Amino acid sequence: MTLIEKIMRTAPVIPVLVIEDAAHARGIAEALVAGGLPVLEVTLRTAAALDAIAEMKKVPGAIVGAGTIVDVPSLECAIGAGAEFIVSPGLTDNLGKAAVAKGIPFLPGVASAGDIMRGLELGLTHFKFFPAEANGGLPALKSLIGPFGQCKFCPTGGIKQDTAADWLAVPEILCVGGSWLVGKGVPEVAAIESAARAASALRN
Ligand SMILES: O=C(O)C(=O)C[C@H](O)[C@H](O)COP(=O)(O)O
Repeated sequence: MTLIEKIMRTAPVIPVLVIEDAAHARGIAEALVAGGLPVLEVTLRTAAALDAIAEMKKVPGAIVGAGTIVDVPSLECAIGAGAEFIVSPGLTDNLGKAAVAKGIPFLPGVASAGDIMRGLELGLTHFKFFPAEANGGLPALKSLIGPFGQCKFCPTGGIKQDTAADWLAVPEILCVGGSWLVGKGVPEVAAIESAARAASALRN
């Protein structure tokens, strides 16, 4: 099993995190891990993201990756900060080749058959389906799985606790991503842990 597949099979949900203050990172990670969601995607959308990755890595059991990686410089920054896997919203040849050359587990976003074909040409078979709901939802991904049954997916974008189970019922869907677990502002760790517990019970 490849490392990215192992990561995708660790828990049914990968929380997509937008961390505004690195001082919040550790408490959020502890609550998510305690609730049964150890795979964490910290988006590089905020100035605090790289510090947040480093802080979250101190939490025992956490597997911390970087999201919103859109180019090679941000890939290098994320790896430098200790990211253990990389998620991107889309796939370019430049970014794909660089991630493959680094040997880091990589989950690039795809939204079409052409995107998947570009990934396959780079030797990639595991993809984020993004934006999952807006791009046709489950019927669209099921249609893509037809010709690309060798691929595995993590749909992300518009998925919530009450819709995740429908996606997870498809064997080629190893996990889903979503930002619903953590609200904005000062983290309410008890609420985060209970949301994580509900999400981690979706499958396993
Ligand atoms: O930032 C990135 O790299 C993205 O590709 C986008 C995120 O994965 C989605 O925005 C999460 O979707 P929601 O769960 O609907 O909030």
